[in-house]
Amino acid sequence: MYRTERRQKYDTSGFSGQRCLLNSRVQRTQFLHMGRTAFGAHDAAFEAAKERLNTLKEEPDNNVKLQIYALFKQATKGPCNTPKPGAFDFVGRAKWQAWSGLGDISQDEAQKQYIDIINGLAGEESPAETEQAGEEASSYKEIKVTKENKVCSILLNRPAKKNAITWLMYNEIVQALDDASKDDSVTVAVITGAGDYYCSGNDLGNFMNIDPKDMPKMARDGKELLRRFVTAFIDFPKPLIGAVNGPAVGVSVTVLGLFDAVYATDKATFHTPFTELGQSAEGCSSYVFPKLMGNTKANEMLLFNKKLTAHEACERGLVTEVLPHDSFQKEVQTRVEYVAQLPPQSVREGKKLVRDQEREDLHKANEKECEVLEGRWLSEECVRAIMSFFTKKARL
Ligand SMILES: CCCCCC/C=C/C(=O)SCCNC(=O)CCNC(=O)[C@H](O)C(C)(C)COP(=O)(O)OP(=O)(O)OC[C@H]1O[C@@H](n2cnc3c(N)ncnc32)[C@H](O)[C@@H]1OP(=O)(O)O
Repeated sequence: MYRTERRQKYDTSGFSGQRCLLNSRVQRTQFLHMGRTAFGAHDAAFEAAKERLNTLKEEPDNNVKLQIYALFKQATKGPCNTPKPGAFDFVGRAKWQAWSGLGDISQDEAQKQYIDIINGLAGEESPAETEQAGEEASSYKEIKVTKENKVCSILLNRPAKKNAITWLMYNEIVQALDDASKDDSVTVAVITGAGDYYCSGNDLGNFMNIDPKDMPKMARDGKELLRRFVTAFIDFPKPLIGAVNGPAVGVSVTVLGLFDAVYATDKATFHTPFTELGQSAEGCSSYVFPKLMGNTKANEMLLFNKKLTAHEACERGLVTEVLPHDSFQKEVQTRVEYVAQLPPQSVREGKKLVRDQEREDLHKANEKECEVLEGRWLSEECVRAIMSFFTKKARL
């Protein structure tokens, strides 16, 4: 049912759509050389990431190459300071657009995103960064978990895929939250995304290449996995903070209603395109969102697919505070460090008082949502919507 040829990754015919291909040998050499000549970049992790760039087993796709190029320029030169290339200089124009698209994010922030993307592509952490990260580097594949100064940081780490959540990543997040809840050295957990996205929600590839006769089993397994995933957020006993560093989609938005604080950069957006995908609400949002923002505002998101800006999400109570993009990491760090040093038992008992008021209702909502979704995933509407996502990609 979901059989569809994954589109040809990138054609090499040259400029296509908004994607520009660094497809000549010269351009590729320039691209790789660029990684070696940062000007004044001092951060060891940045240096390590530059070195890693040249050891990647698989060349990144063009979108990611442009992102790496832009972040490198921003990290070493600051905001784009060159004139826009001429209309026929396709490659120069695409690179200029990628760089100028970063606006005025700080060199530090650009360095951090550069490191995250490259280490995400390399699939492991640079030794320098592991050291810097503190006591424990993650032993996970699609998230990065570090614990330092009582803070457990969970980084969604598939930047090349906008941190879309695979079956494996669902399980890893459940595992990381369970581990953080039992670790007495941890008093607060934070979830954020690598690269320019917070998370693009469920990986639509989860439903691909499944034999029609196995679909009912896929739907049953997906229902059970989703139920466990959302339960982990409902029952997490310590403060859980979301650091929404960029656009958030689908289930990564709905579970935010189960967090204790959500900080968003002013570049973040919040989108739950469920009915466009032939699907339905999850993450307890069918219960939490009407309580947070009223029925009509909740329906605007969950039924009518309205994408919210960070400020709109804050006005509706889904986001605690919107912070400037270029100081986002620092600002969130200050807030998290304050929470981390509070008397942990007092904080946990305070959280339990609030959560116990509606814990039962949340579990009921979760069960109901998972049941409905099991049926949705087998529906023609859902199949068609997911197929068209990948078919559209194939056309680009
Ligand atoms: C246990 C099961 C539980 C299921 C729970 C129910 C959950 C429901 C949801 O979460 S519904 C929401 C699902 N998410 C989406 O519909 C988003 C789909 N993605 C997009 O619309 C776009 O990718 C984008 C707007 C997020 C970003 O667009 P753009 O900036 O143009 O980047 P690209 O599209 O080129 O993305 C780069 C790269 O990543 C791949 N990708 C991005 N998001 C997803 C995704 N959700 N699933 C699979 N793949 C994704 C995209 O295909 C590109 O890959 P490529 O380079 O083409 O190989």
